Amino acid sequence: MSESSQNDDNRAPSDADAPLLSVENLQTHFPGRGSLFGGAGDPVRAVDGVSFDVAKGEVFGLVGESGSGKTTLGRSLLKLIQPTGGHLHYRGIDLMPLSEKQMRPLRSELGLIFQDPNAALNPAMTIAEGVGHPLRIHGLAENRADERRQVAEMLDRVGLHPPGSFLDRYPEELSGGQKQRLVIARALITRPRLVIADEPVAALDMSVRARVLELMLELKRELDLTYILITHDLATARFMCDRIGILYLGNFVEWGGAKTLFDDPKHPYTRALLDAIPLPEAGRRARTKRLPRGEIPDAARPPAGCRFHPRCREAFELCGWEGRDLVEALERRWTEVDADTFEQELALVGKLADAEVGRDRVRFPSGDADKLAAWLKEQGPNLPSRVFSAVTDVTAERGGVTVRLRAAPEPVAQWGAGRHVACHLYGIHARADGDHVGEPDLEALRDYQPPTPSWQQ
Ligand SMILES: Nc1ncnc2c1ncn2[C@@H]1O[C@H](COP(=O)(O)OP(=O)(O)OP(=O)(O)O)[C@@H](O)[C@H]1O
Repeated sequence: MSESSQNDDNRAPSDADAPLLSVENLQTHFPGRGSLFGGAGDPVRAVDGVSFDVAKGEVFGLVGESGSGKTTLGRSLLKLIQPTGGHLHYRGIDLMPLSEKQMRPLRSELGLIFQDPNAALNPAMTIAEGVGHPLRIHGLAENRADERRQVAEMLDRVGLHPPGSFLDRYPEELSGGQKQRLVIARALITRPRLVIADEPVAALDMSVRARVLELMLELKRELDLTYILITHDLATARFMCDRIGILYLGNFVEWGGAKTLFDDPKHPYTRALLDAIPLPEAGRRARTKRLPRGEIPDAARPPAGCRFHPRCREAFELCGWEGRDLVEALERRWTEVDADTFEQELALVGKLADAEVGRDRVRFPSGDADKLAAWLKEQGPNLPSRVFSAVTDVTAERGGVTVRLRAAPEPVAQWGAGRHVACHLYGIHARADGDHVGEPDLEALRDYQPPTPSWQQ
C-alpha cells in the first residue's frame, strides 16, 4: 500500500488542527509486588496522571532518570501496555476502550524504535525477512518481490548502501550503528505516522550516536513523521526535541518548549538535571552542588505531597514531609556528626528501627521522654533536611515522644512563563486525585504565600 493510500483511509474524523496524540491524566499502575508474608502490596504507580498533547510533525521528548516511568509511558501510549486510567486519543480516536483486535488496523501507523538492536531483530531471519516482517503482518506487500523492493527502498533511506547487498545477510554480520539503522528501517517500513523511539542511541558508541540522531531527523522530514523520543540524556533531548516533558516518579514535573526549559528551567528537578550536564556554552557551570540527592524512590510508595521533596534543595514546609523523612534526616545527621555525638544521640533517641513511623507522625520509644522531646525541638531545625519545618507538635508521653507532621498536597501543574510546572514554589495548587497525599487542609493553605525560590532571591 502506498503512503497516500494509507492516508486516504476513513477510520477517524480527523480535525487538521487537532493534536495527533492527546493524553489526559493517564495512569498505568501495576499490581503490587506483595511481600514474603503474602498480601498484594501497594500498586506500582509507574505512570500516574500524565497529561500532554503531541502535534503532528513535532518531536516530543520524555526525559527522566531510570525508574521515572519513561518506558511504561511510551508503551502505554501505544497500548502495548493497557493504561489503568485516564484518556488517550490518537487522531481523535479514543484508544482506551479498544481491544487489541480493534487496535490492529492502527498498528501500522504506530511505530516503535527499540533501544537494543539485538532484542529488536530476530537473528534467525535475514535482513529482508526481518525488516519486511511488519509488511507481512499488516498485509502491506503484494508479494515477496514487492516486499523485498520495499525493504531495499527503506534500507537505502536509512543509509545502508547498496541495499541489495544487505538483503540476504543476517543482522549479526552488521556493526552496532548499522544494526540500529536496521531497527529504524523495521520500525518505519509500514510508514507509521507516530513513532516512539525508546532510547534509540543509548546502546551505541558515542561516535555514531549523532549520525543516527541526524538520520532520524532526516527521515522525519522525508516521511512526515511525528516522534516521541524517550531518553535519560538531556543532551540528546536538546538536539532532537521541539518540546520536552520532565518525568519524575510517573508524572511530569515540568513540560514545555525545549528551548524554554533549557534556557530557563523552573522546577528544582529540571534545574538539577540541567546542572548535571556539562555544556560548552559560557555562563553555564559544568557541575554544581544542586544535583538531586539520593536515588529515585520506589514507585509503589511515592513520597507524599510533591514526590520530589525528599531530594529537593528548595523544599519547604508544605512540600509533603512525612514520618519516614524525619527518620532519614536523623540517619543522615548521624553519618555526618563525630563518633561521640553519635553515641550520645543514639542513647537518647534510641535505634531508629524501633521508632513507629507513620505518614503523619513518628513515635520514638524512650525512657526519658522529656529530655528527648527537648532535644528534638532544639536539634530538629538543624537536621539536614527541611522536615522539621512541617512538624506541628512534639509531645512527651509516658514511654516515648510523638512527633506530628502536617499533611501537604501534591502539586498540580500550572501554566506560567511558557511551560507547565508542578511545584508549590509557584503557588499552592493541589492535585485533586492525589490520593496518596494524606488529607491536607486545603482551606488553610488557600492564602499561603510560598517562599521565594532561592535562585530568585
Ligand atoms: N511490569 C511491571 N510490573 C511492575 N512494576 C513495573 C513493571 N514495569 C515497570 N515497573 C516499575 O515501574 C516503574 C517505572 O519503570 P520504567 O521502566 O517505565 O521506567 P524508566 O524510566 O523507563 O526506567 P529505565 O530507563 O530504567 O527503563 C519502576 O518502578 C519499575 O520498577
